[in-house]
Amino acid sequence: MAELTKELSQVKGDKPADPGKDVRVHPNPEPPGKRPLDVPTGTPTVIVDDLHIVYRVYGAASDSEKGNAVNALTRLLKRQGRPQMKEVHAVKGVTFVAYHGDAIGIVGRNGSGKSTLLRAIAGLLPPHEGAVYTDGQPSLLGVNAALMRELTGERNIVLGCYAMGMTPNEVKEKYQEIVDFSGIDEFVQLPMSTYSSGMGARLRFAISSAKTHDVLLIDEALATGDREFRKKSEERIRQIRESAGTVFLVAHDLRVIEETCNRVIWLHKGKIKMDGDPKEVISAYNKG
Ligand SMILES: Nc1ncnc2c1ncn2[C@@H]1O[C@H](COP(=O)(O)OP(=O)(O)OP(=O)(O)O)[C@@H](O)[C@H]1O
Repeated sequence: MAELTKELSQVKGDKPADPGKDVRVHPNPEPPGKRPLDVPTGTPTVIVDDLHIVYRVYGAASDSEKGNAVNALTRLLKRQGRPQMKEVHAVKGVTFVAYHGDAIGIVGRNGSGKSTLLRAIAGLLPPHEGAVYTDGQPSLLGVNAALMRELTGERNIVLGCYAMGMTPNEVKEKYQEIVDFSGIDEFVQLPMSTYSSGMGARLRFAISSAKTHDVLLIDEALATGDREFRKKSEERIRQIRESAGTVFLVAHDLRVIEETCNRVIWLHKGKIKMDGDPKEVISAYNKG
């Protein structure tokens, strides 16, 4: 594992991975050709090693410290500062390895740390402890292609593609495909502020998935589309996997996860409760 982690780029971390640590590895893939899509190719793309993410909320006061005149005066007399910082330990020692060709669904109740984990893999949140190593650039859907409400769909497509590193020729080639995939039709000429939330989400997905990603992180984007769009998105995710990318998908709709993913991680209160076959994990999650 130590050699493996050395080869991959470390996204962020206070301390390097402990080579002696027992890192959970997804079961060894079968030989290629047996189950081409359900089996990853065996090369790790993301290693999450004993990851802890802590949010610091400044000025967060407990009920007894809440801002009223009496409390403010008491603090003044006791020469105390503002109410103290509060820490939210959102991800607590998560460890796993993702491979080329993996589509990993992340399930868990509200507040279990799913979005936080995706943001940490994308390198947007620094680990408090532990580390994330990635092979290639992870792209978090909707952030890397941050769209601007006051600009038309057309301008957003062009800017979003440039933001993902496409050349002007690639943008020209992809433009119509993105419009068609998103299904926003003539709305492409209007500012995004006139779009429904579903239309906005579809356009974001169409832009972000127009490029081949090494690691694509999708947070709930498919939930807003209708049935037809969901089918198209699932097909697009299959293509990304076929081109040996890795997809992470957070969705509350467990059907989407079961139909799209070859592996599911169940997060509970910031920790991995289960990691494995989608049917088994979802069945346990539904019971638990
Ligand atoms: N910016 C933030 N500042 C402070 N605490 C946060 C912040 N974002 C999330 N949290 C807290 O971190 C924990 C995990 O939140 P997170 O959004 O990752 O959960 P989730 O599983 O994605 O939830 P949901 O299913 O509701 O989207 C929660 O306790 C949440 O309140």
